[in-house]
Amino acid sequence: MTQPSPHMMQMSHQNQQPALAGWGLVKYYGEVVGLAGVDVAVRPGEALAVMGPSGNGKTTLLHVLAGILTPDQGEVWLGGERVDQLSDAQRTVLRRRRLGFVFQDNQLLAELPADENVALPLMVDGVSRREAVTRARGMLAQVGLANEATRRPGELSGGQAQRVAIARALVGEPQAVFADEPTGALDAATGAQVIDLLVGAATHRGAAVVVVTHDDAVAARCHRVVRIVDGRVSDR
Ligand SMILES: Nc1ncnc2c1ncn2[C@@H]1O[C@H](COP(=O)(O)OP(=O)(O)OP(=O)(O)O)[C@@H](O)[C@H]1O
Repeated sequence: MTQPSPHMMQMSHQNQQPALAGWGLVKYYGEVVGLAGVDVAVRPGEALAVMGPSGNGKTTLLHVLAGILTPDQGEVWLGGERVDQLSDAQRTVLRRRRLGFVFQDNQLLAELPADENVALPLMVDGVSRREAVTRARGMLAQVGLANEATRRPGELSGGQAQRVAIARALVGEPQAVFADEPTGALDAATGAQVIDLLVGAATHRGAAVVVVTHDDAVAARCHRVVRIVDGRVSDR
């Protein structure tokens, strides 16, 4: 059987409750407005691109949805659970167990081979080293890096390193995956491959994906785009 396309996955999930939602999100940094009242919902298997001018709240929105920052007003829901009122310690565990992250500069540990980088979040969570590495290698094979599993980040191309980061983000079977400019350090062709891999692999598993990007080509590879201007959702 052929794999369903991300679009088909999105259609088949259309009637479900959001995998991830933020309602009435407001965030201040002192007197500076980060978010001025944002409603956003992402379905299981849906990839949402967040665009908009620099300094207008995209990263703030991603960090609030991902439990890195708490909103001053509003609610964040992951599946059927409200998560913005959890303690710092509970949100740390939630991020590790139920969310995945991909950053512009992959943030791999230079001294560890790819498979151990991917296995690390599982081991931190109590999975045995043996099982964690086995699962990590399986995940690396799924992102096309079966033969690079024992290489260190410095021995990988930028696109390969970002695929390791994607494997690390997905290995724990997260409900939502957050990516901040995941292709910002890559050339256009490599970036397109990386974003397709991220969106395809995550949504195939039913995860919600949120991608902050300045790049129209990246946004076009997601299912839906939301623009944030002055801390609000804009149709401009
Ligand atoms: N830690 C912080 N302390 C103070 N102000 C902040 C902080 N983080 C963000 N801001 C401010 O909040 C506003 C929104 O910033 P945010 O990083 O969310 O924008 P962005 O749209 O992601 O920008 P970019 O595209 O440049 O990354 C900006 O005015 C920014 O200066």
